[in-house]
Amino acid sequence: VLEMQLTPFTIMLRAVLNQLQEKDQTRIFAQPVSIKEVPDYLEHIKHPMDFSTMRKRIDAHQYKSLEEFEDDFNLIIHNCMTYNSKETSFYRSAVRLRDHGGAILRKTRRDMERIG
Ligand SMILES: CC(=O)c1c[nH]c2ccccc12
Repeated sequence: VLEMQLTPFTIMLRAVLNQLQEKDQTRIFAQPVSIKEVPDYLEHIKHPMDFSTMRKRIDAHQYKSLEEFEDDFNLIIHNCMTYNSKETSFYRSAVRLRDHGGAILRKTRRDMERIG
């Protein structure tokens, strides 16, 4: 097993990702949207994102700041609210994830400022 370099930043990002993913109870954001299930998805959504991809990026040290991590989280939400119309349960799940996730990220930013 490739043991990743466990820096405090990497440990913190994995903990935040787990907290955010807890807010996706139905796990619609856990994996990439299936192109087999949704053949036209990539015509609408140019930058797909999901929690499993974010986890890979953490382990590959691709996030240099919390802002870059937040950009991918916001992409998950934006893609879902773009592809799915307002009256769908998917759209409502993205709104809930945005609101609950926002509180988690605000607390994370405060903790990072305090720790320095
Ligand atoms: C998150 C999202 O948009 C989706 C998650 N699973 C899906 C299956 C069909 C269409 C869209 C989706």
